[in-house]
Amino acid sequence: MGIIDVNHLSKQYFIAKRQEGMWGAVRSLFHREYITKTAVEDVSFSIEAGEMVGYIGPNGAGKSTTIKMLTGILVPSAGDVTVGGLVPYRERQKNARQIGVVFGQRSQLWWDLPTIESFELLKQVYAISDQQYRKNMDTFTEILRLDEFYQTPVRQLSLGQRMRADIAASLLHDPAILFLDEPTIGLDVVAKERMRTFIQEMNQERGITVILTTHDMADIERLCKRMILIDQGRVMYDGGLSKIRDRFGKSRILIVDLEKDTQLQVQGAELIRSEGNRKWLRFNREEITAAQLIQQVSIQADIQDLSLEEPEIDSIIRQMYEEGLSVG
Ligand SMILES: Nc1ncnc2c1ncn2[C@@H]1O[C@H](COP(=O)(O)OP(=O)(O)OP(=O)(O)O)[C@@H](O)[C@H]1O
Repeated sequence: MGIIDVNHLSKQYFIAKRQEGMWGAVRSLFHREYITKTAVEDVSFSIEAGEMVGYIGPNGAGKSTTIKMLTGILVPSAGDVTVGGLVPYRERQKNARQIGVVFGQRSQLWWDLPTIESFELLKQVYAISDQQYRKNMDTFTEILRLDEFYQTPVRQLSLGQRMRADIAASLLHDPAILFLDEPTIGLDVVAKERMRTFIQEMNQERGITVILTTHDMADIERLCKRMILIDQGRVMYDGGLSKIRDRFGKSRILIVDLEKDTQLQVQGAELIRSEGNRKWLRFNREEITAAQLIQQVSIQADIQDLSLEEPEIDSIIRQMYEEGLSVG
């Protein structure tokens, strides 16, 4: 048993069908027709305490619906879910004590209050002891520099500041599990990196189990050993990043700096970019080795420098979606 166990979980939404015209509207007062939309279908996974897992998929894949069932907001249509031994929708309050949730798109803080007052309110809501509150506030303030905007109303915070405040707020009551939904969305490079470092520290030092939903593959590459990929409500892949890279990331890019600009004629590779003496050659490592390619180039020109690039995980995933491939 993991800290989170999901077994054959499904969720259907029933959407009221609109009837045409006035008579249709009247008729639907008495007789409503519904369309069924399956958002999550037969999803199973288990997450161990202390893991950090990326839960990813394209828009509408069913990520938020899954997270809402894990947090107890939604009741599953079928299947089982337990979080820290609790059934979330049955014990929503108790579950709330053991989880923290951050939605990148909207704040959970009180919009009009100075930021510090939101923290004080949360202290009351969760009945956090003075000692625990002080300890956490000191730590979070030091790492996230919350004191820069203690007195600023949440509505006036920059996005980066708001995210720092939100993640600190979600951890105030020392939850064992943290759900992060797009925690770096819209942040600049520096703020993204700062957020990632903080998440990593909380996972490593406090052993918090983290489930991270993101469209930013750099978040996953930087933070998660494991990812669960879903599409159209179903799990397409559950495992390490390296396995996906091995299976789908067959292309490599050889970058060569030639002594002088030369028109290369290479077999088994495609020239995808050329900037003066520097050339980018894409090849399939199952068809030709880097050594064979370098040999071909070196016959035609003097190589001054070279490097090999691995494909980025997001280009691999895009390819998986485009080709509709499923990994066992
Ligand atoms: N309240 C709802 N009523 C009806 N259908 C819904 C509702 N919420 C979501 N859906 C539908 O269920 C499917 C899954 O949606 P969900 O929000 O879980 O996807 P997601 O993976 O979180 O997408 P995104 O990355 O865009 O946030 C979508 O087709 C969506 O339109």
